[in-house]
Amino acid sequence: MESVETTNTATTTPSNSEIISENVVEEKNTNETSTTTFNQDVVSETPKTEGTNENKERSRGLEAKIKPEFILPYKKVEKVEVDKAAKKKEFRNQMKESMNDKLCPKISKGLECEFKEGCKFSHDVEKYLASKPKSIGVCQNFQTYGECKFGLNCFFGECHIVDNKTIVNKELLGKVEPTKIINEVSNETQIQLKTNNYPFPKSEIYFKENNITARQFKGRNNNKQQQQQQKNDNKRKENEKDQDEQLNKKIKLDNENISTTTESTESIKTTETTETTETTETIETTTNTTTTNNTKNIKEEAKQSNEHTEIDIMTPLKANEKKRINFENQLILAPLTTVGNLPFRRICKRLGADITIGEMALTTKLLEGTKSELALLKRHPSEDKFGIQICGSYIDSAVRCAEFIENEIDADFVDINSGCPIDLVCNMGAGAALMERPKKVEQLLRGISSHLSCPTTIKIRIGKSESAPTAHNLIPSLGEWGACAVTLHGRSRAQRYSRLANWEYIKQCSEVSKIPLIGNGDVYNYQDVVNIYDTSKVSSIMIARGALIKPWIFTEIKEKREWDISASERLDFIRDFANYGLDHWGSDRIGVDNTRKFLLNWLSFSHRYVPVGLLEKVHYMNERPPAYFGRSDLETLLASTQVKDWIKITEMFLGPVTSDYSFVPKHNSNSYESQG
Ligand SMILES: Cc1cc2nc3c(=O)[nH]c(=O)nc-3n(C[C@H](O)[C@H](O)[C@H](O)COP(=O)(O)O)c2cc1C
Repeated sequence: MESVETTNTATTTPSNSEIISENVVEEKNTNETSTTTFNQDVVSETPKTEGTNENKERSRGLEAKIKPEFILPYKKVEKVEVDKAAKKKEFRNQMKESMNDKLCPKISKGLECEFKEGCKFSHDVEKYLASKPKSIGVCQNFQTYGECKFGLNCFFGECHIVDNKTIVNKELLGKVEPTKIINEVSNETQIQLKTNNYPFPKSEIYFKENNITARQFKGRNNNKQQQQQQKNDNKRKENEKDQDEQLNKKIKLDNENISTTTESTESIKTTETTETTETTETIETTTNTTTTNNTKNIKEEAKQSNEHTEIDIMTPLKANEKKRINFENQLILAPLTTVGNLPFRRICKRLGADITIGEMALTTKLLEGTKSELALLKRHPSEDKFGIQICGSYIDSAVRCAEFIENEIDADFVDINSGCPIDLVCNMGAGAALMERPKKVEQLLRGISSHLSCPTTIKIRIGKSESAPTAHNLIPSLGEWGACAVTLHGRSRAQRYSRLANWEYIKQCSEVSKIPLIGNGDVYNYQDVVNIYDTSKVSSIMIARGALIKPWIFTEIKEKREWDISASERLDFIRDFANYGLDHWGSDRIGVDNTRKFLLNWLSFSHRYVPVGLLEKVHYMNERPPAYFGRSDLETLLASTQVKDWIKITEMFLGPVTSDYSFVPKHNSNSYESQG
């Protein structure tokens, strides 16, 4: 059971319905606004902090200082119990029903369906169109490209559904090239993974060379699949040959460039990782080589260590073969399960995020070819510096996964999750649990990085407990093991968001790190960032909740200003998200439902934004506002903590929900506690 916050008093957002019906929102100053209530139970919780001056200073202001004229009288918040299991069952039933209701994709495009009566979807066009809700608005795909691939199934199909048929605009057709999403894994490859027929020749060699006992997959071959596999193998070999040639050319070119650059760059490239600020500046981020000496040392160490018996010989990493990425002075959007989806990342990119990272993907699920997991690797073309995050603890899966990524995925770096605190992940020995097993971290880093031509990074926490952080012991070795940057989230595995991230400790760790250290935790203002760079060797900043609450945080930091953004500008971002969502998940029923669900999850964070113009002083992440109203109905609506108001916002762009529609946020952001 999970509790969701609601109030028993009806909100009086007088103009919401008008806003929805007219789809036009004007900002006006009014006092007749809806009531925004905040969870007072949580507000009264007293965060404990690390004892630094800075943290003490911050923790004093637990309540955001809002100008008195905007503050509302206290309202009691009631908690409504939500039965999660019942909700899941309901969802499954809805999915089943929607399958029967859905028009066959082939028929919806006016094509023949080879399954005929045996098709699991409906073929009755008239019946389907009669029961279909009224079109929500203009179809972006049809308007832009002259056709909509969802045909009659499009919920925005008014302009392209004529006489029960979907039409194309021949004048537009073929004129605009549709945006190509990167990292769409082909059906063939998915089948190969699912049937255990995806070949991992490099991993097998690695396992043999390093005495790793890998679990062997039993291929579920049939003849057709074997032939297909053979074809793919040949294709891959050809590609590899091409790539090798290209790589050789690139290395040659790189080497030529190296010889013309400064001495320090040269020495770094031939030795190991980034050592000094001076050199990191020159070379951006270098990758790691394990020198022969190192290999020897590790072999000796490995013999002595009980935990490390699996690795006897290390495959040398090839530094010159690695792509590079600059981790100096970068604003990085954190990996965010569920909410850090592709449409949200597009918004952040537009607003100034330098680097984006996909949602955490489990190595085992990727190798099983799970569609939803593979979808987490997708990258929008606007994501020019993009990393994917993987999570797992088994060396064989990790190495195979790295080989798969190297073959199929276009990423600028691969991040290993060693910070996820949730039990499901830690009980498998992955996520934050890895921090207690440095040898395992070494094994994973070496195994993964030696299979990738892009850099490997790792995201860690300060340790298991706040009182005895251990990250500083691990950090100096990470470069040697194959990491080219480390992100440190300044909280322990056990720590919740009510306590502040320990930036004093992050700063200390940045002093001992030989690779760029990316600081993470509670960053919410440009002032935070100025202070971090002024007082530490932290090389870049990663932002999670700050971006969810106000994605324009990246603009604020870059322009060193507070942006008193208007409610209508904020609504524009929400509209953009809805459009990006429809583009990504589709404009049919499933696409609209998904877009709505993910938008609601984002709104469950973004409502926490307190407009700058309402504040008496700078607002920090851990400060919760008292109940307040905005400078317009829309501003008040955007600050509402009530799910029904968030649903209203989605209805402006995605049409009305059914009367029984309900939503439970994936992450409980209301209580200022969330996954991480
Ligand atoms: C909703 C949510 C989802 C998250 N998902 C991930 C994840 O998939 N991988 C990860 O390494 N961290 C994840 N985190 C942790 C964040 O990346 C980040 O380390 C943490 O929130 C601290 O940063 P912040 O104070 O800026 O929020 C998540 C955090 C939140 C709030």
